[in-house]
Amino acid sequence: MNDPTAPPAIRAQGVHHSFRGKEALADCGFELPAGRIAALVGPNGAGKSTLFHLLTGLLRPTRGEIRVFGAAPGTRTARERTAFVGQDKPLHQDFTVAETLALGRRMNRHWDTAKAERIVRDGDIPPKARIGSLSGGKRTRVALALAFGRQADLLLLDEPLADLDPLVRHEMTGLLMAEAADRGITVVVSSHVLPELENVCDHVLLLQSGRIRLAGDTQDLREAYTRVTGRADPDTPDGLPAAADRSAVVHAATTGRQLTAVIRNAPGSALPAGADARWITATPSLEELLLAHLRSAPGTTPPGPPAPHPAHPAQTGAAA
Ligand SMILES: Nc1ncnc2c1ncn2[C@@H]1O[C@H](COP(=O)(O)OP(=O)(O)OP(=O)(O)O)[C@@H](O)[C@H]1O
Repeated sequence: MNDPTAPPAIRAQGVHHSFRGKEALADCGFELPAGRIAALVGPNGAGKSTLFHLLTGLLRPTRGEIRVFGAAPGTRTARERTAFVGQDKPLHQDFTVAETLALGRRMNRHWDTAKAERIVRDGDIPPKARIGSLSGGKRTRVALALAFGRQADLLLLDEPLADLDPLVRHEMTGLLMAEAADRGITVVVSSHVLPELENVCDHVLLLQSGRIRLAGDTQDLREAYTRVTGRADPDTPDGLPAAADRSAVVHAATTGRQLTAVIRNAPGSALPAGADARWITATPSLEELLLAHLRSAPGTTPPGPPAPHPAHPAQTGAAA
């Protein structure tokens, strides 16, 4: 049972980060409770890697505050509890795999040798092989072995599965879920492959143009919206009935006479306000919900997620 008085795994408040005057993160704020497996999603250039680098202390916010289990990233307390696998998997190319794991053991007080060696062995990677001679996928496996071996409480994975074949992806996501279930760790994993995240993650953070547009537990978020399909209303330009609440529509599209839309439900209801009785309605999948938000015009204010659940204070309003 998590201690309700313990700080969240991550708290970001009004975080800005600029590269040479150009803002990569702008007023980014959210809380991630401990124990969640969170998907960090967003278009290219949204600021995902920048956020990871702030969480590991590789970068500092230009403004605002970011905390990992209550500690400033980069401090010893935060570093000991955080493991990061970046997109470029920075491993020493001249080291052998065995030397790489030995370095991991020397540098980490809580190192789990058996776990790290098993992950490498299961990938048929010879301990004497040099990192520089490995394929991209095998290097990723070694990087993940190092991250899992560290026994960190917060695992930050920046597109870790991108260069893995489907079988290894499956194995690695299984490992991630087992680790999260066994040790109750918190994971933030970024990916552009939305369906891949649906079965793994129980929380989502959607970044767009450096801002958090959606944050919360996936089930709560999905149930706060409805996917509707049906005949487009010929008398309105958007195909929605004239009485529909446009401010609740995340995204709507018509193909011929067919309307498809994702709409926020009315407060306390499982359907949008003024739902047309002829609509076919369903709870959107995580992918449908995220795509609807990503497709809604940038710069507009999309409908926010539901009011925070008392047990899940991570849900923040749409900040766009
Ligand atoms: N070192 C840097 N110097 C200058 N600009 C940078 C630097 N790193 C990132 N940026 C800029 O900051 C913005 C956010 O980049 P970031 O890499 O965080 O996005 P991302 O969401 O991780 O993208 P992707 O999905 O393509 O990996 C982009 O506009 C990018 O060009």
